[in-house]
Amino acid sequence: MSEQSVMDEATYLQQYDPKQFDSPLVTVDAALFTYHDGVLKVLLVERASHPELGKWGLPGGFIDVHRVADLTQAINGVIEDKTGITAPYLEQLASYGNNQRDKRGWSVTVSYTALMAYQACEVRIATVADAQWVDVEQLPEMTLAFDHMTIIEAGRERLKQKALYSIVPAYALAEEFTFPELQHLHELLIGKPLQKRSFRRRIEQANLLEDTGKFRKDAGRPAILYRLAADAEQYRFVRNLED
Ligand SMILES: Nc1ncnc2c1ncn2[C@@H]1O[C@H](COP(=O)(O)OP(=O)(O)OC[C@H]2O[C@@H](O)[C@H](O)[C@@H]2O)[C@@H](O)[C@H]1O
Repeated sequence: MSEQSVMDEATYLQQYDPKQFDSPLVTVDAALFTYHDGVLKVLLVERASHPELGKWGLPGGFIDVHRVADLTQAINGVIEDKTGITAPYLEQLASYGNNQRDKRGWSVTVSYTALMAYQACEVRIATVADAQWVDVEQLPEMTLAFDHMTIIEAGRERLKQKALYSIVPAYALAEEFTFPELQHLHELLIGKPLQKRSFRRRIEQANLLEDTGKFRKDAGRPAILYRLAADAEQYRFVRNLED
């Protein structure tokens, strides 16, 4: 029997010193998307400290073990501190860990993603120079910090699947929205134009929207304003909306 197995757990824990072992840096990052001014946008911050000073990247940060009890608290705190945004919903996207992604050392980041209705953002702390919702079309011209482009691409792929099989993209719109807005957002996420009539028919047949009785007058004819029906986000189309 080893020496460790003869001592009781309380004694073992008293002697255990996690600082004896080198451990990776652990951070969280968020890829938040919204639909605003007719385009798909992702929330970015301009870094005001090393490493990657001056580059734009996702809102992310270290886990302050004295402040938060779990990963969800960590990511929500980071988003609020760095951008002033309260994320109404978040889902875990993927974990990235290796000895390359952060120059400070072996690093693991747990990434989160969400589609959310537009909220204005603001800088709250000194480690961030600016916070902006950036049109995803501008990303190819930018060099983002760390592996944040990879995280954004994974987020977009997740959203594409949601846009193909569900009405979840409506969460990126205001509470009341028009059919053309919903279709345009689906098209941006899927990356292809969709047939107007068939898109509308599929959504109407599934009873996913409620007519608010109100209209919005844009350029053309007044468009009916809808809101999501109860539990609409649970619905999955058997055939994807591209068909
Ligand atoms: N190893 C560490 N552990 C905990 N806190 C740390 C550590 N190193 C630095 N800090 C604290 O965190 C602050 C760094 O700022 P943050 O905004 O929390 O982190 P940032 O530099 O943006 O790093 C997070 C970013 O690193 C990437 O790997 C990751 O993708 C994420 O976006 C420092 O001022 C310091 O107080």
